Amino acid sequence: MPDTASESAPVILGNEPGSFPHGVLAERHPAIVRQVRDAFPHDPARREALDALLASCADGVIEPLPADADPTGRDRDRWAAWGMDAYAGRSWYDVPWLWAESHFYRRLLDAVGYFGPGPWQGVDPFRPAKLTELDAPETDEELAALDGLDRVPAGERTRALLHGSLWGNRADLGFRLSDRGADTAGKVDALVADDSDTLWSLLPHPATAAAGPTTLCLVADNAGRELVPDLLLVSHLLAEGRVDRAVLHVKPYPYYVSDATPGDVLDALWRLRAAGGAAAAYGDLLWTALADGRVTVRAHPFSCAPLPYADMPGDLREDFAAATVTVLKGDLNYRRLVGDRWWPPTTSFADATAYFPGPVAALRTLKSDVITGLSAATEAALEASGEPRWRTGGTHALIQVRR
Ligand SMILES: O=P(O)(O)OC[C@@]1(O)O[C@H](CO)[C@@H](O)[C@@H]1O
Repeated sequence: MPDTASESAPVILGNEPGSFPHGVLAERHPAIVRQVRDAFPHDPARREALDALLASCADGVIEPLPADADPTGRDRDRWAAWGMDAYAGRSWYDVPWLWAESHFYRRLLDAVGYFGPGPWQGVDPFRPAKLTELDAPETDEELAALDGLDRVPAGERTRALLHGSLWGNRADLGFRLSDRGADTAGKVDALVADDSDTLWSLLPHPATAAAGPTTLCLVADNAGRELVPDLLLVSHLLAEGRVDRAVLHVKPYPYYVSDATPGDVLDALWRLRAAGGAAAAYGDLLWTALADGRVTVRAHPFSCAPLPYADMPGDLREDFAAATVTVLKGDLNYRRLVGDRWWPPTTSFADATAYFPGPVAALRTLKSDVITGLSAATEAALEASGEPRWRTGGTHALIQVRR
């Protein structure tokens, strides 16, 4: 566990009416259940289970995972190790918010029969929404824009692709469920923290590189319009020779509505290759790199754990330790990286991530209250900006790096 600062800041709970976390539990979760119920012709048993989850969201307590929670029982054991016994019987609102949210998605998968056996086994309840987004005209526009990118100087191209991946994090379907204006709300281009120079010093262009082979671990977040620019960035870094190998971490099962799974990686890759033009060239490069082993995809069970990365198991720690740099995408990964706590915003990012086994970077749009690593001047300017939702509205973004 990180020592010093992390122990002192209070863990975020969802029990304060009117707060952002409370709204997620009280409003976003029921909306997600209803969306899933409307999207599939589930049988009566599944519908009953979804209705029970809906009722539980409103006023229920956390129940232990059922005996048939997964065919092997391994996931049940994992949840026991992740705190199930301590939290069963307590209100969703009184346990750590991160834990409650994460467990909600596990219960939802149970309700729809995801872990089977039965006809719904392995059916992603969020797939209709993910595919709609991947097929949206906006995705076409974003991919077509790549055709002009070849003509801009190399440095600008690299920056554009980094920022494409960063701002792609606004494409979060769960977020949009409770914030209908999220797509159109004006983004504030000036980042609240920008350590991108440090990132590039870790991944220098080969022309200036003194060191040996580089491995990038990219811990992905959302599928669709976030994963597509993530893949473009990885492809570009491979093409430029800044990265020799990449490990893409995704979720082993559907999570937080639009989080990317291995199947979503394939959907995004096919989408790129089918787009033609420059997009297809990026896709082809990645395809080859996956086929020859320079890029690998991992779906570690801890990626869906309700815990901070400080509690990661040894094999995941080894993966990150072997990387030249690990880039974590998105808001949830940020919460898990620094700890889902009420940090003073000027808490050092380096201190909060000191436990992480190697250089680490966060690319995140701000969609929850957690924040570290701001200068006092930036914090003061944000507080004075008249925008009360700068922490949660997805309008602001950061690039933070700890070498
Ligand atoms: O990780 P992501 O996709 O950037 O964001 C996940 C998110 O939408 O979910 C949580 C609330 O449910 C918040 O942390 C955040 O707003």
